[in-house]
Order: sequence, then structure tokens, then C-alpha cells
Amino acid sequence: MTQGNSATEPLVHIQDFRMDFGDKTVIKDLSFDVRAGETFGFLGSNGSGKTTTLRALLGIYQPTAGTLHISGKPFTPADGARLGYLPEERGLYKKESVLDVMVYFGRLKGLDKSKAKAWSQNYLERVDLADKAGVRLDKLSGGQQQKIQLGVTIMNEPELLILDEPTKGFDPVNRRLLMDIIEEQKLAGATVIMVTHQMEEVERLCDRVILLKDGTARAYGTVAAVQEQFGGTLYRLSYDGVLPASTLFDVVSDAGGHAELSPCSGGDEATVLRELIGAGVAVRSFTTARTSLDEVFIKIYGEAHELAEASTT
Ligand SMILES: Nc1ncnc2c1ncn2[C@@H]1O[C@H](COP(=O)(O)OP(=O)(O)OP(=O)(O)O)[C@@H](O)[C@H]1O
Repeated sequence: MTQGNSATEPLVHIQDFRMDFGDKTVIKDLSFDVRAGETFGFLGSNGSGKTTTLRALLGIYQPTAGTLHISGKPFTPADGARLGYLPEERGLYKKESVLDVMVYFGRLKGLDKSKAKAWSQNYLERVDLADKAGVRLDKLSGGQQQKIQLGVTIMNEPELLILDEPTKGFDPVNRRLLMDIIEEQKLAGATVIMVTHQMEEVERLCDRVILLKDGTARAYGTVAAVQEQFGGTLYRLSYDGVLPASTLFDVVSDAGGHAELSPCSGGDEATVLRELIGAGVAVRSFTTARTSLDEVFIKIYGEAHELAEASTT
């Protein structure tokens, strides 16, 4: 695996991927790329096929059809040295001590023993588990074990990090800590593919996203482009005066000197503001709100849930 791809060659390339389990088609037709150095959010409702896709990418599942490449070829175990995979099902040797397990995995990933030990001790300090170094893994809480698993995943400074719900089950403080650690990997140059249901994590970290629905991509692109596609922008203003009729915006709501405007073509913030002021409106505040990814998600998946619920009642 190399990060030295040309601008035209993505690090991960998935084309016309189909996955059937028996007579059940989980992925119908999926194509997307992940570029070297980006953080990519892999999103979709429960059971939409995210883990299945990652497993097929890593050769754990044999795809029914399609191309799944990392650095221009199917993944082989020999590429594993530069890969960090945090699987959905966590699993470490639970009867060994935390430090022994970390050092063992560090050595498997090619670190020498002293480097693996030093790295692990450092990491344990960072995630507030230094006092657990000598404790058996099965004496740790679920969240504490997950911290160890993330450490084992990143300790060889992988070029490509594939994280399946890395912050699942964490309290907000620890979730933020884990996001900080993932962001450091990104800043150090790693390419990160992250499955998550936490949209604020996506908004904070991801450059681009894909949303799976019905076995194919329902949305794909930069976070801003997806927000724009499924909701767009809203201007919120407080004002004195009377809003003019305009071709630059539609008035979504207007009450008590507070209004929401939906911009039309050519209605960027500066132009709308100029028009309002030119029409004698005294603008006291003006903010721009983008549809949150949470709202985009609900828009895409909520409709399907409502239909499913309606059909069962
Ligand atoms: N080995 C398998 N055999 C049969 N069906 C499977 C297998 N693996 C996954 N599936 C099915 O494929 C579908 C997609 O599962 P997958 O775990 O990929 O979803 P997901 O998007 O990761 O979901 P979640 O967000 O809940 O983790 C599910 O209906 C699941 O039951």
C-alpha cells in the first residue's frame, strides 16, 4: 500500500460493487472512491451494508460482483502492515494484561518490543488508563477495552485507517478524546474511513461522505455539498421595518421582527443584505444556517421508516 498515488488514482476505489447473501441483496450497486489523505465518512442506517462493504474491501467477504481496490489492487494480507482496521466486533485476548496485549500486537505489526512498550505506555497515559497497564483486559469496562483496541489499531501509524464505529458506547468526554486521537491521525497524513452514526463527528472530521440507502449511494460528496443538496442554506435575521418582495430569496417565516429566508439563485449573503438595507430594512442580526447532517440523515431515512411503520399498522 502506498500513499504516493497520483491525483487521479484514489487510495480506495470501489466500482459496481454488489453483495448478495443467499437470495438477499445487501449491496445492489455501489461505486465510490476515497482519496489519499482525506477523512471519509461512511454513513447509512442500521443494516444498510457499511460493515459488509468494509469486509469485502478487506477480503473478508468475497463480493458477488464489482471491483474493490486499495492502491490499485485487491487487498492482500501482505498490505496489512500499513493498515489499521478497527472492526465492528471487538476482540482482544482478554485473559492477558493490557500492556502485554498491546505489546504483542505492536510486535505483530512490526514494532520492536521496546518501541511497542514505550508507545503503549504513552497511549495509556493519554487515554487515562495508565493505572490499568498490568490489569487483565477482561477486568476493564467495555469503553476501556475499546480504548485499548483503538490504540492497537493505530500504534503502527497506519497509512489507511478503517474504523467501524470507533466511538460507539462512549460517554461525551471520552468520545471527544477519541475524536481528538483520530484527528491527530488525520493531521499526521493518514487516510481515514470512518463508519459512524454520530453526525457531529462527521461534521467535525470528515472531508467527504457517502450515505448508503437501499444498497446504493443516496448521497456522496463533500459534507457541505451533501448538506446543500438535501436542505440548503437558510438566512436568519432580526430586523425592524418591512421585508421587500425579492427574487433573491423566499420568506420561509416572518414574525415579530424575526425572519427566515431561503436564498434563490444569485442570493448570496452580501447581495441579500444589500437588497434589504437598500429597501430600508434595519437589519439587527443576520446569520447563515446550513442544514445539519442530522437533518439530512432524517430526510433521507425518515421517509423510509415512516413508510415501514405505516405498512405495519
Ligand atoms: N455473513 C452474513 N450472512 C448473511 N447476512 C449478512 C451477513 N453479514 C451481514 N449480513 C446482512 O447484511 C445486512 C447489512 O449488514 P451490515 O452489518 O453490513 O450493516 P451495517 O450498515 O454495518 O449496519 P449497522 O449500522 O447496524 O452496524 C444486514 O441485513 C445483515 O443481516
